[in-house]
Amino acid sequence: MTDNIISVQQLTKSFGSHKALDNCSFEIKKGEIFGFLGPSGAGKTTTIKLLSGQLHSDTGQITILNDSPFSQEIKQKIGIMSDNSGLYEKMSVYDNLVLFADIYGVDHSHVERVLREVDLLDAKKMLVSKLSRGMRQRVIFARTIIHSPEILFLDEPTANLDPATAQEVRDIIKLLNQMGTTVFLTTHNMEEADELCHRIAFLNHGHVIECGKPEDLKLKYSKQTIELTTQDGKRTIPLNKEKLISELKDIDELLMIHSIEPSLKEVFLFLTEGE
Ligand SMILES: Nc1ncnc2c1ncn2[C@@H]1O[C@H](COP(=O)(O)OP(=O)(O)OP(=O)(O)O)[C@@H](O)[C@H]1O
Repeated sequence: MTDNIISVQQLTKSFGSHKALDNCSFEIKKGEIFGFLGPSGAGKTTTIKLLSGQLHSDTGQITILNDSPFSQEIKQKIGIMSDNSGLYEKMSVYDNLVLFADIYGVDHSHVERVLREVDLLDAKKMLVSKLSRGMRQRVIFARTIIHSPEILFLDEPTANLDPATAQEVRDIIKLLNQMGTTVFLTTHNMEEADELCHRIAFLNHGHVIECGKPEDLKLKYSKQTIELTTQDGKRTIPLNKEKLISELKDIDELLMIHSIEPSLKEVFLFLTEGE
């Protein structure tokens, strides 16, 4: 018995002669926020389309909620948020969501529930065309979760948002995850991935080049150095007990000491260097 909610084995997908995904494998556990990171064109959106049954792979295997991505039941169990289109501008927030509730065949009482979850209850009568960018993004979220999906696919949900709105979106993602939703998140923003994700996979040229918890990856690729700040300035030494003790003997007044760990961005750049 496995607690994997998604399992992807040796997935390959080509468009003409271009291999968008090349022997791509990874697994996602129930309750995780799983970050799928990589440069433009790495194959992130293609992966979401394959996992959500919008596209067929050439080879490889996908199991999602113990089922195939193409099963009819799966459509009710997943939510996909890919861009900000698809809202009816001349309808109210509430009526937009009623429409999507009807599409999924869920009771209209769910509209109030999702509006509360994304903190839009007070704006339910507003026309979508009058909403701020942040509010609009929250309506899109509400639409994506109207049928209480078990898995959410979020394709760059904070792209092109101002920092405050992006933080609002991240807070909603955290809330939904705390309520039990598994999240598959693509982003170019490594700091966002570090803040949100339990595990991340780095995708490059269509395959996963590294996967793990952000803190484990940073530790794994750390240069194992520490920085000492004294009144004379900073000095960097190897992370080694004997070296530290001998260095400290030399120092009159120590102001600060900390280990230097790379950011996720630095880990990614290191891994893709020369490729
Ligand atoms: N329908 C398609 N027809 C032809 N080529 C495609 C198609 N969809 C994707 N591709 C190509 O496959 C590669 C992967 O695209 P994909 O959109 O999955 O990348 P991505 O990692 O999501 O990029 P971005 O971060 O820019 O959204 C790209 O080279 C893209 O041009």
